Amino acid sequence: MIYKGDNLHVDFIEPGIAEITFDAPGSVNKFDEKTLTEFSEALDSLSGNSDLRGVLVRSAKPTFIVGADITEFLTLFADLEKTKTWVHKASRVFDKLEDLPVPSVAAVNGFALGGGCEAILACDYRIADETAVIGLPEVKLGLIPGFGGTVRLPRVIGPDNALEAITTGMNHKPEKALAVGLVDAVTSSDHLKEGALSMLRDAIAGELDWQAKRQPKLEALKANDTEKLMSFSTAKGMIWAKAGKHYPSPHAALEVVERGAGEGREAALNIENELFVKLTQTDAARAQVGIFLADQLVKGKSKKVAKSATKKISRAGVLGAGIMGGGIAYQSASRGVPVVMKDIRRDALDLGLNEASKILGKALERGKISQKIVAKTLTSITPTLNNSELADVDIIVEAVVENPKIKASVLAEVEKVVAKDAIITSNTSTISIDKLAESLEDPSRFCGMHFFNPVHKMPLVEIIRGKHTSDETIAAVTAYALQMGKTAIVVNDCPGFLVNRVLFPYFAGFSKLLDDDIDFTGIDKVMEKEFGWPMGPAYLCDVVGMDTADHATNVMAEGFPTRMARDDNGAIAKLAAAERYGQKNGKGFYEYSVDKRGRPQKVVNPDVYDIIGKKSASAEKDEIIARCMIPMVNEMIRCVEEGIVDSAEEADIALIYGLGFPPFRGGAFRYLETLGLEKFVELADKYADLGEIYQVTDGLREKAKTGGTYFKS
Ligand SMILES: NC(=O)c1ccc[n+]([C@@H]2O[C@H](COP(=O)([O-])OP(=O)(O)OC[C@H]3O[C@@H](n4cnc5c(N)ncnc54)[C@H](O)[C@@H]3O)[C@@H](O)[C@H]2O)c1
Repeated sequence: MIYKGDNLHVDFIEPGIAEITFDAPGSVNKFDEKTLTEFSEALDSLSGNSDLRGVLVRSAKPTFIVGADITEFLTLFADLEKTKTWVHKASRVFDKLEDLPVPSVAAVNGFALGGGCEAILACDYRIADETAVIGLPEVKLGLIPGFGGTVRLPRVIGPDNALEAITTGMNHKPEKALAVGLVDAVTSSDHLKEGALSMLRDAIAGELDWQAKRQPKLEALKANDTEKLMSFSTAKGMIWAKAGKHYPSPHAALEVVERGAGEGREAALNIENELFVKLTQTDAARAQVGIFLADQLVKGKSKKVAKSATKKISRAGVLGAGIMGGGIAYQSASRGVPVVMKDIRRDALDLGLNEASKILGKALERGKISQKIVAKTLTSITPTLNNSELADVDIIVEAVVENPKIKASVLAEVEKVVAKDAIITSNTSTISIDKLAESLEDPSRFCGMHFFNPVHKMPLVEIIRGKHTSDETIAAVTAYALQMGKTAIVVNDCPGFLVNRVLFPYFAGFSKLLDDDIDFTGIDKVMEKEFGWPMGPAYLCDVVGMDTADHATNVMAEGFPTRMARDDNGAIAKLAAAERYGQKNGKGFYEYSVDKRGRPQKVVNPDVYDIIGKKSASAEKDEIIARCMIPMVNEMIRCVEEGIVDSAEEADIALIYGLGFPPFRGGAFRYLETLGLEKFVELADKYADLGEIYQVTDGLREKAKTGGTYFKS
């Protein structure tokens, strides 16, 4: 034994060959502060050893090293000086590995991400097994690699491949890693250690020129000026097209690689350190790290709930083969839970199946699935017009039209058909779960299971607990949502639940801007380009459907009569009355068609102004943002204060996964904290006369005064 720490150890495994083994307690290895310290001490213990001829780096776990410990980030980044010292010191530990006077080989299994990837880049050779997943995903956290990744990767795989990898955060599976030169060989898991040792012995014997392999990593990037110019200008174009102006990290990644290209390792590392630290102080990094941590919290919580389920869902029944029913049936079948899909119309069943075929066809075309999977998924969906075929399902997901009376009778009917212990859920978007539960004899087995459109793409499922819903029902439905590959968030019942409850005040804020004669195209432009929503409120109304939005407005008005009263003269009501339903019938705020090449077109036809009135006023972008967003944030605060959702973290994830809230803003609560609670209250007070949706709660006022936060972690 040469070195023994809690998270890694170093041993001579044969004469002259030392093995650094990462083996932290727990399920994975990561570069937390302690591991970095031990790594540094382990390398120090090797550097003066005169018996040393070669070093093997590997993991004793099913996965190599998953990266830095992100749970340490937000506290660390709050202290600028500490962050500077940390990143400078940590990055130099990797130099110690690279500077060993003997050859080094990394044996890579499972994830080698972030710091894990940077550790293998500091070795002279890399060999991977077929489970390896290698990459530098830091941009997804609003950061760049901080342990030399931006310096070593371009020198190992060339600037084009490196820039693509670093600015997108993509993962490399073994074949891709081998093709770009990120690893030198790929082998089976059984032979990984032996393969790495054999490579190391060859290097020690001089059959592999490890010094020549190492040298380029210590010097300026080997590429002529024209090559560099081409690489950097292509990357610049791609970054602007993909990331735009709201995400600083891909731009910083390019800057680091470009500025460091003419430098040796030390100077290039200093540039990386400088930009890494700069990014740690951005709102985007705080938001994106916050999302990562909140996502972990949500996933951990739902896994725990799902584990407690005693009822296993092996077969499901979906009622309604429309947009949602068809999507839910596809998703369930594609994740291995066969489905009986029931409708009252044969043509609806055909449409539902067609939708599933289309999604599968696209995946087949892209080479993501085989013909066998296509056939298996389609045969797992049994269309039917008869309730009797639902007799042996474990769960029902009701997705018929959003009409409380129809839903009540459909639910009562199906309860008579299914087994006594079968679970019954509704995909209603707004109708109270407690109200629907009144139609059932056993409301304890009933809850909401709210999917988002399109089901196969949107990651969120809101699970709505009614006052009679049992814990077992929640556990089994959570397990089913996870089986379907979704992120599940459990909320308590109220009109609109969580996501739609906060969406409608946002639409109301938008309507009030229209009432003030502000043009909807200008509002959409600001909310998309400046705030960062994937679609502005007018466009979103068209996608949701004006009839659906109008109908939901009634439900919300009934639930919250003073705050969300219906406005019959509002643009949404007028467009719905004029049967301009949005994308579903080609006309809403905008008009929809396809161009000559079959690409979707969205245009403004001045006809719309005959219905909603000519809008000729304009407003500053800050005012548009404030008037749309304050009602959403205020409603979200009410949801947390009333216990509709357990935490601000879950609320933020629900908005990001359910509505596409801009990730660089991190969710409604992160946005509130970034603005500052005091500043938000001040801003909301300015608009308080516009109505209750602008008026802040006493809880927020108090927190703003005392410097409190809504986040628990
Ligand atoms: N469309 C969305 O974006 C969206 C998103 C989330 C939730 N939802 C909710 O999902 C539900 C369905 O919405 P949709 O958009 O899929 O509607 P849809 O109109 O596309 O489909 C409804 C289907 O239900 C069928 N149906 C009607 N009565 C039935 C009965 N008695 N038994 C079986 N089938 C019956 C209809 O024939 C139709 O095929 C609604 O509650 C809606 O609020 C919709």
